[in-house]
Amino acid sequence: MNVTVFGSGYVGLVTAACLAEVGNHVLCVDVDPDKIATLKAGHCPFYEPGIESLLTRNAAANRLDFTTDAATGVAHGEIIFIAVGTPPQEDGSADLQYVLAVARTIGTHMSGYRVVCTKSTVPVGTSAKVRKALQEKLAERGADLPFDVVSNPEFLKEGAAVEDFMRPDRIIVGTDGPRPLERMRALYAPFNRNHDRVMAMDVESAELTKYAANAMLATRISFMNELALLAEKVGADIESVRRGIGSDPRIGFQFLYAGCGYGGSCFPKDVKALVKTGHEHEQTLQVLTAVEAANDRQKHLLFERITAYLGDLRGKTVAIWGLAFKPNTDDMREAPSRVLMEAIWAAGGKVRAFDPVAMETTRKLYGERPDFQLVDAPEAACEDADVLAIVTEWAVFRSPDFAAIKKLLRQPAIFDGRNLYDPAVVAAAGFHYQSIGRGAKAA
Ligand SMILES: NC(=O)c1ccc[n+]([C@@H]2O[C@H](COP(=O)([O-])OP(=O)(O)OC[C@H]3O[C@@H](n4cnc5c(N)ncnc54)[C@H](O)[C@@H]3O)[C@@H](O)[C@H]2O)c1
Ligand SMILES: O=c1ccn([C@@H]2O[C@H](COP(=O)(O)OP(=O)(O)O[C@H]3O[C@H](CO)[C@@H](O)[C@H](O)[C@H]3O)[C@@H](O)[C@H]2O)c(=O)[nH]1
Repeated sequence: MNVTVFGSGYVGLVTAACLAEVGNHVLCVDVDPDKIATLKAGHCPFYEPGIESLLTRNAAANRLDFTTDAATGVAHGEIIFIAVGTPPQEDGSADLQYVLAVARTIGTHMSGYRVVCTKSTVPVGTSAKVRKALQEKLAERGADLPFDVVSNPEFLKEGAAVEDFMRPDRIIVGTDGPRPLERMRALYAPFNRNHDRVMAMDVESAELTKYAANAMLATRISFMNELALLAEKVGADIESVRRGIGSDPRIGFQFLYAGCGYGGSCFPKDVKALVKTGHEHEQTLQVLTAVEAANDRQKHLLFERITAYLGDLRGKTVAIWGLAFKPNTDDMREAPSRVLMEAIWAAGGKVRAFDPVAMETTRKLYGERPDFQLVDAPEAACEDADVLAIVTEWAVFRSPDFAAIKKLLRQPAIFDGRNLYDPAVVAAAGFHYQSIGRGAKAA
C-alpha cells in the first residue's frame, strides 16, 4: 500500500519505518528541512533504539523516502497519517494548528479518494475539525472528492517505540464507515500476531480512549507518589507496598513506581488537555486535577530535599545523574531534571550533570552558562560536587562504586529520585541516602 506520513517526529518516523518494514511504500513529509536532510543522509534526528537500522534498511529498499514537498506527499499516499505535534497551549488545551494545517494541505492537493488518519493525540471533536478544514479547501478549489477521516491514536512509549509499534496491545481505529475501516484493517493485518488487534469504534470513543489511557497511567503514578510520601511519614517502604499491591492481578505491577514525578511529551500535556476538555463540557475532572497537582509537587521534591540538607545553595554544586525524562531516550520534554536544575540555578547553585544520550538535547536547551557543566561520565559529575541527585534510572547508574563516589563528593549524600539502591547498602557505605517513599530506612 502507498502511505504518507505527515510529521517526522517520534511517532511519525516510527510509524513510517514500521509500515515500510512490512512492505508498504511510505513517504514521510516534514516542514523542517534540516530534519528531512538528516533523514535523507541516513540518520535519525533523535535517539530511539532500533529506529536507525529500520530507516536505512527500508530507504535502501526504496520503501521509505523523505520530503518537504507536501503536494508529492498528498499525491503518494492512499492512506495519509497526520502525526504532527499537538503541544499544550497556555490554558492547557491541545494546540491543533499543525494538525489542521496538514488537513488543509491535503484538501489543497488531493486529486482522488484518501483515508486521512489522525495519529496525533487530539481532543474529542478534532476529527470533525479535520474533516471541515479539508472540505473547506476542496470547496475553495471547486473540487468534490471523496475522503474519510479516521482516528488511529498511537500508544507507543519512547525508548521502546519500535517494539511497541511492531507488537501492539491493541490498534484503535475510530471510523464512521466500513470503507476506511477495511483499508485500516488491511494496513494493520501484519501487526495482528495471533489475533486481530484492531478495535473498531466510533471516532469520538477512539479519540477519548487515547487520553483515558494516558490519564489512567498518570493517575497510577501520582497515586503511588502520594502514597510514597505517606509511607515515609509512617515508616513504611513504598517498594514493599508496590510489590504487595501489584501481585493482585486487578492492579498489576506496571506503572506503580514512585519517583520524582512523571515527565515526557505526553502525560503532562494529555492530563492537562483532558482536564480542559472536561471544563469545556462543564464536567470537572477532579481526580485528574489532583493527579496533575501531585505531579507538580513531586517534581520539586528533590530540590526541597537537597536545600533542606545543604541550606543556602549559593557556592554549592549538585551532581545530577540522568537528564532525559526516562531512560533510553534523548527527549527532555517536561523532564523532572529540568525542574530540579532550574530551581538550583534560581537558588544560586551550580549543576554538573551526566546523561548517556540526552546531553546534546540539554546543550541545545540551555546553551553555555557559568553555573552548568555537562561531563562525560557519571563519576566526573561528582567531582567537586557537594551532593548527588539521581533523576533518571539509566542502567549505567544501577551499580556504582560507592566508595569512589564518596571520595569525590564534598558531602556524602545521595538524593535518589528513582529508588535505584537498597537503602541499607548505601547507608552502610557511609552516605546520607534519601530515596522516595522509603523514609524509614533512609540514613
Ligand atoms: N512521543 C510519543 O511518545 C508519542 C506517543 C503517542 C502519541 N504521541 C502524539 O503524537 C503526536 C506527535 O508527537 P511526536 O512526539 O512525534 O512529535 P514531534 O514534535 O517529535 O514531531 C512532530 C513533527 O511534525 C512536524 N510538523 C509540524 N507541522 C507539520 C506540517 N504541517 N507538515 C509536516 N510536518 C509537520 C514537525 O516539524 C516535527 O518534526 C503528538 O500529538 C503526541 O501527543 C506522541
Ligand atoms: O511507574 C512509573 C512509570 C513511569 N513513570 C514516569 O512516567 C513518565 C512517562 O513514562 P512512559 O509512559 O514510559 O513514557 P512515554 O514515552 O511518555 O509514554 C507514555 O505516553 C505516550 C504518548 O502518549 C503513550 O503513547 C504511551 O503509551 C505512554 O506510556 C516518565 O517520566 C517515567 O519516568 C513513573 O514515574 N513511574
